[in-house]
Amino acid sequence: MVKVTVCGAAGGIGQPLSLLLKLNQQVSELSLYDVVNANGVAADLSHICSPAKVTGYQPSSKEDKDTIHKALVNSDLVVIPAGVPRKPGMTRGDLFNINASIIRDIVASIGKACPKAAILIISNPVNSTVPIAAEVLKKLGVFNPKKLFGVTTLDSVRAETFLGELIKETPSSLKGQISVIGGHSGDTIVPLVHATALVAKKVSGLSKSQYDEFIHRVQFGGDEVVKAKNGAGSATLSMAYAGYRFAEKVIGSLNGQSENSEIPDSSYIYLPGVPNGKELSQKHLKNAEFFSVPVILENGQIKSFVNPFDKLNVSSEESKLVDVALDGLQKSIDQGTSFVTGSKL
Ligand SMILES: NC(=O)C1=CN([C@@H]2O[C@H](COP(=O)(O)OP(=O)(O)OC[C@H]3O[C@@H](n4cnc5c(N)ncnc54)[C@H](O)[C@@H]3O)[C@@H](O)[C@H]2O)C=CC1
Ligand SMILES: O=C([O-])CC(=O)C(=O)O
Repeated sequence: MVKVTVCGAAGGIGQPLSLLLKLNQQVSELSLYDVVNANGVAADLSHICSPAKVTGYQPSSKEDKDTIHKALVNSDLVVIPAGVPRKPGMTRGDLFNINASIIRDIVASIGKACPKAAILIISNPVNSTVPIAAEVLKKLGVFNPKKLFGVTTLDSVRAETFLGELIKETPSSLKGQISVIGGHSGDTIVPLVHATALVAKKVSGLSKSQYDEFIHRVQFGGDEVVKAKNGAGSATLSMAYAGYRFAEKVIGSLNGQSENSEIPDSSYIYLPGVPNGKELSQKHLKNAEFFSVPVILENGQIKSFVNPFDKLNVSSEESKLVDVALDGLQKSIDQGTSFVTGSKL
């Protein structure tokens, strides 16, 4: 019996993600919150013959905080794709001005209505919205770092797809064989492809320009979609798949299922709050507090993570990418954290 709430459920990501969640047999209650059209999406999905009871929640005004509270109460998992997407010419950082306060307010409601829920943040810029969420929960005195996840799965999905095309392997065979760490924006995204001997050997057969092009495509894959949609938004369907892929793991872990991949999907997490995270951060990450690493889940929270520097054969080239990523990440983390200081919750 798992209750899942989607905040931003009527959007480009929210709708297909809610559909996938509705199909999950382990979800007993699906609560759909959005400032527009939540009732319509809920009515539509509620006709699907799967167990989840679907309810829509739409606030009556900007001041209405009761509706989101009702949507959230008793949630085990809250997934947040609320906020604005990019248009051509924008960076994810350009979304900060609008999305920062949306995330702050939604997470404050979660902290009050269902402080024990696992929280998956999709809204960009993830590198800053997750620090915002952490800071809000700290301020409310309910922060559990093991239950706060920045969703970076789309980077892994892209890495599997693009590498599969290059080395002529089915992308699905690369799931759990490669890893993407760092953040979720441009050169903060660091694909690691030397973890298993089999894939490392195939990658060694690529030319330098093929390898560089692969790294660039994973780092800037989001731009390809923004450009192709030409003003109509960013990745929604691939993101719904990716968000669901991670949410399904959290739901499974709440029902006692354990991880079976050698290298599980990564998530952008608060390292000092998880076992051995502080040591990883001090030793390899210039004390960065937030970083995406492969996470192992248990009962809806982080049990442990795979230390890339111990287990994933990080090459010297990949180490350089980590250094570049850390510089960019720190600015985004600071921007997120300082946004909440002085904010009224
Ligand atoms: N983490 C990742 O890998 C990815 C993240 N994204 C991000 O996801 C976010 C959503 O993207 P789309 O679904 O394409 O946008 P969209 O504009 O289609 O949908 C966003 C939804 O959020 C709702 N919303 C706005 N303010 C809200 C609030 N205060 N409370 C509840 N709902 C609210 C809107 O009404 C809308 O239905 C964007 O910030 C985008 O950049 C997009 C792709 C990948
Ligand atoms: O590019 C964007 O703005 C949306 C996103 O995060 C992605 O597709 O990876």
